[in-house]
Amino acid sequence: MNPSTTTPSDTATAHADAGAGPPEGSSAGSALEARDISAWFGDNKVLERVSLAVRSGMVTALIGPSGCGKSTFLRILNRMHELVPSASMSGQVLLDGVDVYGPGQRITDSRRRIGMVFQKPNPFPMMSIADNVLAGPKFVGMRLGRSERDRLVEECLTKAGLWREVKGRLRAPGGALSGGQQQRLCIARSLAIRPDVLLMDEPCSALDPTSTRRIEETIQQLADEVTIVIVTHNMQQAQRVSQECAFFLAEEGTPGRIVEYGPTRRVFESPTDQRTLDYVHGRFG
Ligand SMILES: Nc1ncnc2c1ncn2[C@@H]1O[C@H](COP(=O)(O)OP(=O)(O)OP(=O)(O)O)[C@@H](O)[C@H]1O
Repeated sequence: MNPSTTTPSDTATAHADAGAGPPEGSSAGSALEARDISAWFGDNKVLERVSLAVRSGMVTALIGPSGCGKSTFLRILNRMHELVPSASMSGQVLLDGVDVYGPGQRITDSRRRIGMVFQKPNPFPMMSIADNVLAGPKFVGMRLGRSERDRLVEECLTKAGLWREVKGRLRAPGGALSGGQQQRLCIARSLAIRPDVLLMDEPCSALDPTSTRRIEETIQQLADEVTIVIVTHNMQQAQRVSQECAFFLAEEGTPGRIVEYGPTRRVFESPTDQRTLDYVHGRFG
């Protein structure tokens, strides 16, 4: 669907501009498609038939005011929503065409293919830097020899932009790093399971501007090989790191929906919906 035809009520499917095409050189990662996702906490419906086709090898930003369901949507993509006792959902999440909620699909398989980085850096503080990186593979049952482990630690820390800063102290505890370094360690930990998709929920909101910039560089470098979906409240960040952008909104007690989706530049510079225009210009939210 061309976003110019996307109306506020037309939330059934949101695809980016068909004619826009992926940026040159972006072909890696996996395609992720959410279809008709609705979500509840108890009786409270917080998402209403949200559909979103995330293109592979790109960064997609989810923006919108607080409470409109961005984090819930993100957590549905890798089956974390179901861990909340009162939570329920309907719809499909297709990873390379296969519904991660389909019969026979295991939650561990989804976690292995779809990694997550949280708002607050959460390394294991007493565990060494190297063991933090290896914690993900260990958790999902990957068996690695000593040299494979060493290679994986270096590879993931390099990709996360942290290797040069920590290569001389891999046995130091993860908790001894700065906040920005801890977040890059968490990114390295997520990469160690070799995910196809990396979900990031406001990964810079607890960081200073320098660390934020460093993480943004890391995101841009990673986009060549992993599909990234990032929730951010920072409009400049959305424009700096993403190629595509979805604007979520929950109006007057109604569940969250996608108002508009498309190439980030178009969403920010010439949105089709007045509410998108108002939001990206800081007039509400
Ligand atoms: N564990 C929970 N139990 C009950 N309600 C919840 C829970 N988590 C979120 N909600 C509710 O679901 C709605 C969507 O919340 P969500 O965190 O997904 O929004 P958000 O857009 O990510 O917000 P923010 O930008 O502030 O992080 C909100 O009304 C919130 O109160």
